[in-house]
Amino acid sequence: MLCVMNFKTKMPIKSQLKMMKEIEQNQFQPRLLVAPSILEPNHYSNFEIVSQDLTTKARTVGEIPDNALKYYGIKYAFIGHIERRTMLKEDYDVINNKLQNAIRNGITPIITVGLSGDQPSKIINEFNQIVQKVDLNHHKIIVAWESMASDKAGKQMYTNPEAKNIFSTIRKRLDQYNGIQYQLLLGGHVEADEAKLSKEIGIDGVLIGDRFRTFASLKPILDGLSD
Ligand SMILES: O=C[C@H](O)COP(=O)(O)O
Repeated sequence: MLCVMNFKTKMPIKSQLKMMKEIEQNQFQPRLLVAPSILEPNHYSNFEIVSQDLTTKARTVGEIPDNALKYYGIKYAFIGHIERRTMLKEDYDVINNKLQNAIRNGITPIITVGLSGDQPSKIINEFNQIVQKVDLNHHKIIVAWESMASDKAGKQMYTNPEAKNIFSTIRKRLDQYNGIQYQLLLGGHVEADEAKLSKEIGIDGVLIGDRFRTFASLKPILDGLSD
């Protein structure tokens, strides 16, 4: 099972570094990926670093370059994270260009969907607008469905069968690519129960934000993903 933890800009960098050091001193079963808000060399022993973003193919300013990811040994990047779409108005064409950049540099994209609501058809439409004509055959990708309603309410706002149905629709869409390797994550105010739910519905794990700032608070999530 997989847990992706995404620190956000309101979490002080000192706390992020402290949390990463603390994680390294502990043992746990699921694979853990951590996205700090500034790039960090991918040199930790029991988790991997994720970039919160990646620039487009163009020459830009203030964005994270693909060569920086290579320099730091980082193999994963969020592409068009939901909060970049809502707060920074990043549009589908920009996200698609970033996705092309990830694919051509061998970076595994982490795509988040759910902004358009919880209806499977709307989620697939969102995914299609992000991916457009990018060839995902024989590539690796992580797709997280984030329940925006749960995020807002601070509790699970979907039924277990609804979540299962959403992921089975996403799976069907991804299965259209040949040789694709994908992992599916549940996001949107995930707590330990939702971590267990991700196992029950046969997906790969969870995406969580910066609500867990000590290893002790993260542990129930990791335990929920363990055998
Ligand atoms: O990137 C993380 C997701 O936006 C989930 O954040 P959250 O656990 O605070 O809902």
